[in-house]
Amino acid sequence: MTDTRLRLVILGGYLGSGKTTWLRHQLHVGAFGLRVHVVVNEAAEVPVDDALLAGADGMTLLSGGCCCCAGRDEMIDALRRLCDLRSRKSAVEVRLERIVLETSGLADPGAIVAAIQADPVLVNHIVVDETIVAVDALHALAQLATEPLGRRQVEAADRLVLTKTDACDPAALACLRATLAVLNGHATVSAAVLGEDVALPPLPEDARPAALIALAEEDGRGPITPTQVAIPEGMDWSAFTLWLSALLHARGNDLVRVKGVVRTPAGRLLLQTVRKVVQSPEILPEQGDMRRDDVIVFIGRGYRPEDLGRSLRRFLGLPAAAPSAMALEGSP
Ligand SMILES: Nc1nc2c(ncn2[C@@H]2O[C@H](COP(=O)(O)OP(=O)(O)OP(=O)(O)O)[C@@H](O)[C@H]2O)c(=O)[nH]1
Repeated sequence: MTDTRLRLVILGGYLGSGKTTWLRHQLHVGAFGLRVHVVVNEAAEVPVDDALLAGADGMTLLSGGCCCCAGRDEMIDALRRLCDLRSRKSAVEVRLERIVLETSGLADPGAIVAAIQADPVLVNHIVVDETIVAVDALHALAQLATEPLGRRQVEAADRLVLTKTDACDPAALACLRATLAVLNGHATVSAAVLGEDVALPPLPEDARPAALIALAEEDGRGPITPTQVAIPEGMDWSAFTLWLSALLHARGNDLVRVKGVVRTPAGRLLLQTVRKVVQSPEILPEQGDMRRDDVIVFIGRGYRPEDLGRSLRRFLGLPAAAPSAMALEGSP
């Protein structure tokens, strides 16, 4: 008998690894079919990814908690609702065929699969088709060396999509591929540039994996958490850019990810960085939920959340008014 359960694809990968960019393109070219619903989970309460993911049949946003831990119940509820909607449709109606769940960059996809399989309702209605993990060719070797989560994400994958290969040195790419083969020899490996599939060259025979030492789950550095900073009204943009560059220069290794949609004289600007790499500006259309504009989310560790907003205001010569930065509740 054919399995009529709803298919679920889990798309994971470390903070800023290129999940949304990849998914955006794959939806555009119809890689997941037409009747696909996207569920986006972001660690921060001020999400950005939903503004980018047009092209799906529908979208559910789960923000403010990672769905492998703090946001697990919310994810289960959302998936149950989608199953319920689907089962109420008759066989002749257009029924949802697939869900793609883009996890937050702090999620362990393995824990999500386990949660779905342990749910007495979902297990009868959903089958996990594939776990795809985006691997940032520029930063993955450094992440795998120090972050247990990065390793768990790779280990959980059925398919590894190497992103940013356009910006990566060939020798480092070969070393990364050899390292991934050690961590997860079962996953298929492909590459994509800005979401579009590209061919990988044959792996050089002399490619050697990086030596990965065993990592303790708790190494005293504390958890990676999101902090939101409200942009002061009428802010001087050149001063802000200067402040951000200085911050990334000094703390780019602690500050894993920065993103937000900000209003500038040129329009709504998508601002994002991954470690010290700043994306060239992208102007977003004047549509969608714009209530979250002008709040930037900083995701990292090793600083006090309140210091970010304070430092920005001081740099801009503004009084240290009401607290403009706070640690987000429910963050993993
Ligand atoms: N050069 C280059 N940059 C890329 C590529 N894919 C993604 N990026 C950039 O990497 C940054 C992060 O990409 P996203 O797609 O937002 O990453 P993400 O994994 O969804 O991020 P989080 O949801 O915050 O974890 C953006 O600035 C992208 O433009 C690529 O193939 N090449």
